[in-house]
Amino acid sequence: MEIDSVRVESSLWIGNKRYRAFLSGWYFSWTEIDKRNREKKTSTTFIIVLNAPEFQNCGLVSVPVSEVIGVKEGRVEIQTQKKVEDTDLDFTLFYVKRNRRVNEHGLSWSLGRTQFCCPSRGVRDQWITQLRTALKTHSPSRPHRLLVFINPFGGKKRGKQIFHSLVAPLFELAGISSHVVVTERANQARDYILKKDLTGFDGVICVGGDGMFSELLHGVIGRTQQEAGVSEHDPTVKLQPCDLHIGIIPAGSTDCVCFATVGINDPVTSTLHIIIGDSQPLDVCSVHYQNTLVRYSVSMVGYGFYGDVLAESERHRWMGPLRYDYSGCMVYLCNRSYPGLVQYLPADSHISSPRDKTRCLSGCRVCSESKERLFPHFDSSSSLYSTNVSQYSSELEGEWVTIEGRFKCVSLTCMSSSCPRSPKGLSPSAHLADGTADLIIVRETNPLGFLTYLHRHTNKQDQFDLPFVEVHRVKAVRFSLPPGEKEEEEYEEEDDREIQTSAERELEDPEKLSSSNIAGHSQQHLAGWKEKGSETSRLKRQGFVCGPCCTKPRSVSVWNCDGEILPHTEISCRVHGQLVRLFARGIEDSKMP
Ligand SMILES: CCCCCCCCCCCCC/C=C/[C@@H](O)[C@H](CO)NC(=O)CCCCCCCCCCCCCCC
Ligand SMILES: Nc1ncnc2c1ncn2[C@@H]1O[C@H](COP(=O)(O)OP(=O)(O)OP(=O)(O)O)[C@@H](O)[C@H]1O
Ligand SMILES: [Ca+2]
Repeated sequence: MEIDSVRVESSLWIGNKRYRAFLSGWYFSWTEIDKRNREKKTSTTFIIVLNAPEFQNCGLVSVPVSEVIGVKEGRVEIQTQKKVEDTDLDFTLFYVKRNRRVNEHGLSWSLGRTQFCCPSRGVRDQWITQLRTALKTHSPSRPHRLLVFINPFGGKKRGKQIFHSLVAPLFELAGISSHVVVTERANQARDYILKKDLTGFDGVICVGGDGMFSELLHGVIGRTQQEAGVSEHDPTVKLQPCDLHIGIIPAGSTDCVCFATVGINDPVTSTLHIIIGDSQPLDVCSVHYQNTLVRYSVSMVGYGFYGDVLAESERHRWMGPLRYDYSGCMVYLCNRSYPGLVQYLPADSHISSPRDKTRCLSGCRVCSESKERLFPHFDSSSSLYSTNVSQYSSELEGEWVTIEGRFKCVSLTCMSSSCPRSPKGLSPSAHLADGTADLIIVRETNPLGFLTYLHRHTNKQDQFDLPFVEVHRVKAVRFSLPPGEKEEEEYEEEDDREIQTSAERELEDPEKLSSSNIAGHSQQHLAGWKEKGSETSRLKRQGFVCGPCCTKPRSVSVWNCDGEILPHTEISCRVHGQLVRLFARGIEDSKMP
């Protein structure tokens, strides 16, 4: 029987109402047909009709097969999955249910459930078989086995509870098996992905915040390049796109990557996207220091204000997610600005612009058209990226533009970087997968001007429509200090022990040193930090620093790379279009019913 060319149809009961249900191609639908005969369960037949006419009844419910989570025999409860009543006539359908939109941004999903009663056991068994077959045929990219990393200390420390109470029961219902690793140290998830046998896994999942996501990102990209024999250090090389999908169950402080790719931070919504095998490509920015890879970023690489906020917030980790707001206020009050030289390679302005007032939504045209431009040799029949092409990227051709001055902040973001603090994000019209990033330059201004800029992240006003702000869509960026402020002359604050933590953590673990490029840099830099301490004290005594919260010399800030402080100031960044893929589909259009 060809499921694509046939239609499966029968009468079914939901409660005491009779419905006609039909499975036709991509949809399973049911519609009430016999309102007068509600109380009378007449015997019905199970028929398969070729090209049967559409029912005209109102009240049609249609579930795309791709959004069916599972079909179970009997009457089954949602959470406990307990069979309440196991009759020979019943089956329960679980599917994605879109909840009523509470704001214009995200749309939360929950598990929908309908219990059907069939006229006979034979009909029930045929429905279950047909629905399960349709599921296999129409949803071939669903994961079967997942590797899950839980950070027990992320965000409000609820990672384990969120996984076991909300995620695991849904995976079980959908027939997904998972291997769970509760992390015991930072970078454990990254190292696991880099080194262990991943055969049989269809994806890696993190239960945590942006820091945990970043570990998976580094693991997946690093592993893919190792296997493809590509050097991650060379900023001009074309990196190999990663096949292993990444899923995020939000349980951190900011969860910006989840918010910007799903539209809401909700563990159940994210779990359902994972189960149905949604796939969202994502641009990744590689950050280099003197031709060596420092880190990857998908969200924000920020100097000045955002770097200072992160450095300050590390001293107040005990405050939990609130530390960013507290540190934000403190750093704002310091009113610092920094000199620098920013160079960028503009993206093609005919394709899109950061000020075109569009939004990258699910099925975004700009992102899908970018795929052909980014991968002209992609073979869609085999889903393979041809290896028979130049190792070097033609994306880096073009004229560089230079901007010099004093800046409140310089931010580069591959995506909107929307988060609950700023629902439209750092760059509301940025695209998730167009191969470009937005460079936002906020020049030195008065405190009120900067507050206006920050405040516009939280309302509908255009944060780029200010005389001291400029935004450019770019493919690559370089940052350097003015002569006299060069990297060697950088002075870090003596209280920057917290900033060193990730570097030091790595140095304490010799196993990681061999596996981590980041650690290699950290070792060099840490030596530098130690020498610089006494010089910093001198600067403080001379009054180069401005107060209790701000013990850093004013001339140099730090880079915040997706929530991690970078150990270098003079960096170069390059965007790699659609390098990784997430179990997500972008933000669903708010105009959808
Ligand atoms: C008047 C209200 C102003 C509200 C301004 C809100 C601006 C919010 C912009 C959010 C940008 C998020 C970018 C995403 C970065 C993530 O990859 C990264 C990893 O999780 N998060 C952080 O680095 C964590 C960075 C967190 C930065 C939070 C900044 C909070 C600033 C608060 C300033 C208050 C000034 C009040 C003056 C009286
Ligand atoms: N068991 C562990 N012990 C200590 N640190 C860990 C552990 N597991 C993961 N980490 C590290 O904790 C950092 C923060 O974790 P996560 O992102 O999950 O939470 P968070 O509260 O949102 O933090 P952030 O706001 O820094 O992103 C990550 O960078 C990760 O490397
Ligand atoms: Ca982008």
